[in-house]
Amino acid sequence: MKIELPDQAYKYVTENSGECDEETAFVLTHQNRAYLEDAKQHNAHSIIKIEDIAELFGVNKIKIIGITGTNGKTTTASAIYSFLLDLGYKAALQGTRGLFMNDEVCEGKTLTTPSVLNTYKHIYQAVCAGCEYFIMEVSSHALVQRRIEGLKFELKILTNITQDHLDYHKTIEEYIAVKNGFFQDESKKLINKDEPKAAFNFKNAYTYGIENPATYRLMAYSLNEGSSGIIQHFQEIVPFTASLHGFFNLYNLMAAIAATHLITDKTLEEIADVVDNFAGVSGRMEQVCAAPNVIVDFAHTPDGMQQVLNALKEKELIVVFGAGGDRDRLKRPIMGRVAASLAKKVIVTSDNPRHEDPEIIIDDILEGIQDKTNIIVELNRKKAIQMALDMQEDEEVVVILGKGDEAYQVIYDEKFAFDDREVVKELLNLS
Ligand SMILES: CC(=O)N[C@H]1[C@@H](OP(=O)(O)OP(=O)(O)OC[C@H]2O[C@@H](n3ccc(=O)[nH]c3=O)[C@H](O)[C@@H]2O)O[C@H](CO)[C@@H](O)[C@@H]1O[C@H](C)C(=O)N[C@@H](C)C(=O)N[C@H](CCC(=O)O)C(=O)O
Ligand SMILES: Nc1ncnc2c1ncn2[C@@H]1O[C@H](COP(=O)(O)OP(=O)(O)OP(=O)(O)O)[C@@H](O)[C@H]1O
Ligand SMILES: N[C@H](CCC[C@H](N)C(=O)O)C(=O)O
Ligand SMILES: [Mg+2]
Repeated sequence: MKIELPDQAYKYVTENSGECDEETAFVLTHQNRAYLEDAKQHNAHSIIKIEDIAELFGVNKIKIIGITGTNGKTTTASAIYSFLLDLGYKAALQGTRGLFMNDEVCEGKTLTTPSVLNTYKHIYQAVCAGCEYFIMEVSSHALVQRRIEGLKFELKILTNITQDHLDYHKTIEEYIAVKNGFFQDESKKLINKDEPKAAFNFKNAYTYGIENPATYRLMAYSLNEGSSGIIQHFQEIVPFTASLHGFFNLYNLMAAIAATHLITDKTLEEIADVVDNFAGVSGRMEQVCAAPNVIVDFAHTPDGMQQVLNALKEKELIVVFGAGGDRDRLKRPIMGRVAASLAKKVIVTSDNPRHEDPEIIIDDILEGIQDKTNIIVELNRKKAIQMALDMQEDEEVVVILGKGDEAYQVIYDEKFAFDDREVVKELLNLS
């Protein structure tokens, strides 16, 4: 992707050597350094380092907030974005669900953290749109591949560190080190004090938590009809309410409230006043239908599933889920065990098999389930959802996990239209 930069000796910049020519400079990054010679072969106008053009993208004119962690990044980032807009600021949000600016969708889904030049382009767009804040999710892949090189963060946030992406990071120790690597400098940081695997530079460090003493501590909470809590920050003690469900979302809300307090001059009371306006994130604990009760959620890791199913444990659950192909294989049996231990009935199905045999993926999941009495296997995801709805009895809840607001099913390299929520509405003849 070429980007036109005005008033420079070159006309365009690119991070792809194949696009270089006499008027296009090659932006040398950690990721493309192996293609330097190829850029010269393509008569690149010049070779420039990403940090040498950072100010041309206005990266120093906007406060960049980076959020990493296994789960909760999109929810926490979206909450901060919502609070800032409601408090009268202009803000941009980049992450799994795409690029958003001042309440408008600017780009659809790409990567949770795009390539470095794509992020710089988005930051430039945000600066041009008058945004004071650029909130971005930082994935573990992005940390390893340094897709954030040259960026200075106003605030770095850690949600949690559990298991995911071991297909890429190989060991949990490596994955933990990658996540903690983001917090070793002296940048202002906000850390989940209840995350035992967190290890960070104490300089400019702030914490949030429920079980442990923290800079921002949840003194009390209730999970009836949404969630409510009382947050303490030194002498300040402030109540808030929210429409999000689940104990885990209290962490996301605490992180978002604390972050907003750290990056603005607003009081906790002013921030608490806008918390209830945040309606949550599409595809995260989204109730598609109340009667029969059908919930769609994006949980696709053992901890995510544990948190969501625990949040619904007062009900009898019929859980429909699978696991992504070309992703962490080791999490699959653990996901199976979590579902079997917390659900009354489980239907294991396909979820973006990509280049893997969906039956192999399901076998990996079943390996974690000892008692298979209440387990059904149905490869076809639509049929699996149909079966769940057909067997659902009055007080039971159908919980469909893993895809959230994804509107596709990835088979090999093809994306076929498939949205759990639309399938439920079609099968229930809802509008
Ligand atoms: C496994 C993985 O992360 N792959 C990412 C990686 O691809 P790669 O290492 O093959 O990169 P590459 O194609 O060799 O290109 C590397 C660099 O060399 C340059 N290049 C390449 C070829 C060439 O001839 N000349 C040249 O200059 C490219 O422009 C690029 O800058 O670097 C690419 C450029 O940044 C990414 O687009 C690509 O993401 C792929 C598409 C992907 O699916 N990644 C997923 C796994 C991912 O990143 N997911 C995370 C987390 C998801 C989550 O849990 O939320 C995400 O951030 O979305
Ligand atoms: N704080 C949390 N702790 C554990 N699980 C969570 C938390 N927040 C959300 N979840 C679960 O994880 C799922 C994904 O949440 P979210 O999209 O906010 O995470 P994410 O970190 O952005 O994920 P991804 O890395 O896939 O983009 C949710 O649907 C929910 O099931
Ligand atoms: N953004 C995450 C979520 C994947 C969700 C699941 N539906 C799958 O495709 O594995 C990833 O790329 O690992
Ligand atoms: Mg995300």
